[in-house]
Amino acid sequence: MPPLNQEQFHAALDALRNALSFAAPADAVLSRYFRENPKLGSQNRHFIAEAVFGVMRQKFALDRICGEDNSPRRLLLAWLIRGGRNLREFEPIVSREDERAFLAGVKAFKLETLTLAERAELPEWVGSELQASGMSDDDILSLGRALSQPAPLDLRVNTLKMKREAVQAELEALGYEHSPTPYSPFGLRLAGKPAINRHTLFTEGAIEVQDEGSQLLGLLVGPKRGEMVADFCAGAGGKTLLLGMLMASSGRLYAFDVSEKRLANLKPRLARSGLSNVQPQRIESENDSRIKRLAGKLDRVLVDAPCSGMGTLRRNPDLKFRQSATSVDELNQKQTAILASAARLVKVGGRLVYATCSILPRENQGIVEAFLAAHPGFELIPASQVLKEQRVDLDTGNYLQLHPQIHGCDGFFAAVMTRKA
Ligand SMILES: C[S@@+](CC[C@H](N)C(=O)[O-])C[C@H]1O[C@@H](n2cnc3c(N)ncnc32)[C@H](O)[C@@H]1O
Repeated sequence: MPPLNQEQFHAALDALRNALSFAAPADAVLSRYFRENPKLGSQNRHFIAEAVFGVMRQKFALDRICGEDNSPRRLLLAWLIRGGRNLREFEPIVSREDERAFLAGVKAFKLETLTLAERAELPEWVGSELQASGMSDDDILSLGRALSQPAPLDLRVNTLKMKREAVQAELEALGYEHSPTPYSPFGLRLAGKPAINRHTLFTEGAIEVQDEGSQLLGLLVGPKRGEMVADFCAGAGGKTLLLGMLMASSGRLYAFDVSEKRLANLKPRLARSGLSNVQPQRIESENDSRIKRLAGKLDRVLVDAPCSGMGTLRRNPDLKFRQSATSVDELNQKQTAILASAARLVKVGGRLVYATCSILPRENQGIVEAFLAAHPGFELIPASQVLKEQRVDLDTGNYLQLHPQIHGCDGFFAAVMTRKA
């Protein structure tokens, strides 16, 4: 570990203060901080990013460890000393006796005194919901701890432009450490965080950044050439691009979303991808008249629903502090309404897939079970069966349920349904 210095510490503290106001997501706060401080060297930037994300990831435990004074400075000091530094290393930044005593106290703190949720680095309400769903304390701990680790960088190869092996050869030549993803046939996992978006592989559309869980979702939707498909909550189009690729740029793929801004972010990605079968359309709501016109006509509909994002804490640790049991109540209402509306598009014999990047049962099977009870024309197809048909060796039962401590990707959920009448 490089020695601590004042300049670095104070810069990290500045950025951390901004991030802890939760006015914007932590990665946006950092990008702005780096833009406003262009003279920071790469080592300093690295330290600042590690510190901001590190404190966010461990903030529940750090808050308890710090006690009454959990100011950004104290949190940062506590994070540094819990990270394995010794007291002497703090001489350049700590001169007051009370802070030295604080550091010694933090070092000696016994983690066993924390609650289960604090040890798992999850909000209490998340811990309680997981416990109520029957998850064991050990499983909650290992899930929470895995969600508190930094995520690797997963890429999806756009096989319409290049084969996975050819991309691997280029990455090899660049000296990037990588391996094929364990389950997705078009995924690659990179160690570290190389600036891959500056490389021609990215700018020319041969790769996209996409977590492996999302890649598997495309296989669950399983669109075929020439089909009529809708990505109902397309956002910036991560899944749309994948579905378009699986359709070999044929048929018609509607990319709906209520957010103009998100759909605008799809445009450059679409241009890079080379796809010509995608129709982005902003809708007013899930009941937009354009939706009604397509009722009963589509082969496949994906609902990648707005959710708490609790499965993506490795990348967005600040979501722990932005979401609450009440915000999930509101999301539940949206999820129910969107799924019911999107279902109307599916033709008899067609497929409906509901997905979230959440680990909370009430955003996942809770929504699907209620939908199936209210819509007897639909039935569940076991996700394990669909994955087997797609030659993916992964069986998580009726639903696709991915957890970082088991599968190495973000927390993720998907259910596949078919319309029989
Ligand atoms: C989980 S994100 C989708 C991410 C996207 N599928 C991707 O792969 O990048 C959920 C999206 O649902 C959109 N959304 C929210 N309410 C909606 C509604 N009523 N109808 C359609 N989309 C909606 C949000 O704007 C957001 O882009």
